[in-house]
Amino acid sequence: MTGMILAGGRGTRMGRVDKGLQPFRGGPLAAHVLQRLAPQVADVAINANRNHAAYASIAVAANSDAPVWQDDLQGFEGPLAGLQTGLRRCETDWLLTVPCDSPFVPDDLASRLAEALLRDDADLAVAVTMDADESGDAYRRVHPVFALMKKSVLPKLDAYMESGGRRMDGWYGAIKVTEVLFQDAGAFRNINTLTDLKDMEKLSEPAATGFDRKASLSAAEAQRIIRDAITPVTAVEKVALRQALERVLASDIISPIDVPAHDNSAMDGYAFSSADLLADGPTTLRVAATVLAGRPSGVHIPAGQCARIMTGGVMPDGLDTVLPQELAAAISADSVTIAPRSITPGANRRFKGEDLASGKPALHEGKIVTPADLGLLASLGLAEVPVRRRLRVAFFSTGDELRSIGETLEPGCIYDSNRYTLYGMLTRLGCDVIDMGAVRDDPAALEEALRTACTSADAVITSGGVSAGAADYIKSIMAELGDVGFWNLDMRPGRPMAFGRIASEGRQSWLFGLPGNPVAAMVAFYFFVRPGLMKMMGTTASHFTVRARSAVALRKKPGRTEYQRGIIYIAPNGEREVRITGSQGSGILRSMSEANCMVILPHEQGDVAAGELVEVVMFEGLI
Ligand SMILES: Nc1nc2c(c(=O)[nH]1)N[C@H]1C(S)=C(S)[C@@H](COP(=O)(O)OP(=O)(O)OC[C@H]3O[C@@H](n4cnc5c(N)ncnc54)[C@H](O)[C@@H]3O)O[C@H]1N2
Ligand code: MOO
Ligand SMILES: [Mg+2]
Repeated sequence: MTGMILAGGRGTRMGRVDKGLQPFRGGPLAAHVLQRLAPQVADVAINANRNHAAYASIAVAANSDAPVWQDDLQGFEGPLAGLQTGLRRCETDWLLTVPCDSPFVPDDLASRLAEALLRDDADLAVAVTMDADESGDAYRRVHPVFALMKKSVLPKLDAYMESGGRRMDGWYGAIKVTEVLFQDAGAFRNINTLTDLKDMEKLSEPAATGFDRKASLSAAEAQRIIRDAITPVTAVEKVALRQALERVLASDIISPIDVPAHDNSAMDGYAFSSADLLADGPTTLRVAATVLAGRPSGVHIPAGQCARIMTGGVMPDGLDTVLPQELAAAISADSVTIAPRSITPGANRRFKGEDLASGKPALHEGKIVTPADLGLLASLGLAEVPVRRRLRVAFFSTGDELRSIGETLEPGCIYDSNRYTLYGMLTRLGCDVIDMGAVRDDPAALEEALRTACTSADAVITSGGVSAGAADYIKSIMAELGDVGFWNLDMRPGRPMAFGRIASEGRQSWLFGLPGNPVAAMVAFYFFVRPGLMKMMGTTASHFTVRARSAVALRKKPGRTEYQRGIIYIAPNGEREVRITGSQGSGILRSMSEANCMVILPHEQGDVAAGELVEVVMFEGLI
């Protein structure tokens, strides 16, 4: 068979660059495809409509004599035009196509498609994978650019194209097609945009991602890798206003109206024109009308007169100032007297649209909806709000020593607490949780749990089994299911951690492997998992940090970030002070429960003297 790389596209979604020539991990994209394709076929060809010299040199660099074929049809008519050209020129009975933007072409693509073509006596064999749609449901995804076909289908293709058809699979009705299911959907990933390209660059190469095995990383580096790797879920749902509380806005909310809708009074009192105030004596104005809130104000107030007005009442035209009634020098049945300099011109007038102007964003995408936001949205009269869908997060604990509540505690065993802290932390974050229980230290059970979690959740969180001494099979199972790095972080507590992507049955999921020690698991959650999940939710993690004096001296080694449990309070001198909650052992959950904050001692920091200022993250807002 001949393998042909489809590189003749216009690269519209990449800003019209020549996709196949884009640099990716040290070489052009098409070179990666060539490298994977060449060993699988007898001949290779490249279908390109520009930069022929560059494509020819890719072939030369790969020691290949692949020719570069230009579409017979002029004008970038799409991949089908490339296919037509390939079928006309190839000298073998079979032609296999692969796109130039899928650098992870499976090694067994040709052999598996060929096997199916023969077995089913088909004209064309096409790759399919199981993918997840926006709502996470699995569907069968056909990849028509990864297809093996007989040269004899050319007349059928010509006929379809002559009738104006240009869809890659639009002519499948005219031939016998067989589908071949590939397990690894990731291998068919294609790169459509320059952002995709950057993401792929980071994600799939352990060295470039830092999902590096046994890598020693600073806390800041690990946070950056997680932040850069994760992208927000795209699915959006409209929910009733009250249901939007704590959810993430999926788009800017543009105000459909002015709030307030009219200039109005901020006080109960008298509205008048400041031009009527006398400079050097009291001003007496006749009350020409009364304006109550909630009524349109059509009244005209003649010069030298005023309106009795209530808070929220619409300002009559031409009036610019409101005197609160308690500031009047004198009030009679039909007039008010204003003492000189008792009011500033323009005072107590609220302007139309001063709260929210029609056509302007009232709230921005990515904001987590607060009670104030609910009120604000209500003031706009909005009954529904677009929010990102909730994340589904599955978690389980690992360890033979773990028992669940209700089970007897045999000697050497402990009750599983991590699933409860995780439940609490994830629920507070607004995730839908899937508690998968405690899993034994058994390879088959672990693999099963990871696969199940992966197919049902956006993210999987495990605890235990990631340390140096841990049974290595946990790591190898995680690594087998995807692209996972095992980190040794320069921090305390929470030194060992795993992060990466796993895939099963065409579904992908982010994996966070937390250390088993209960405090380490919580700290790793707050400072690594939470920012990652929040990015996935479509928002940005923040926490409330203050500076406080350390009540006591703290021992601290430079070269690692320490998160110490603390209690912050106001000292008798009125200043904020923080003390550490005794032993900082990472198994002592009690001290986490007593704490109301964490003292963060940064990477470079050495010992802290009593009275020195330290950075404190408040639990309020974080947990
Ligand atoms: N030789 C070394 N030993 C250890 C190192 C090291 O660098 N060299 N690191 C220590 C640190 S730090 C941590 S943290 C732990 C992390 O270990 P694992 O993630 O492999 O976790 P396990 O060994 O399974 O468990 C550690 C500890 O936590 C208890 N645990 C585990 N799961 C739960 C749970 N769901 N609820 C309550 N308690 C749990 C478990 O019984 C262990 O006592 O490794 C250190 N060792
Ligand atoms: O992760 Mo370990 O302390 O650093 O408990
Ligand atoms: Mg264990």
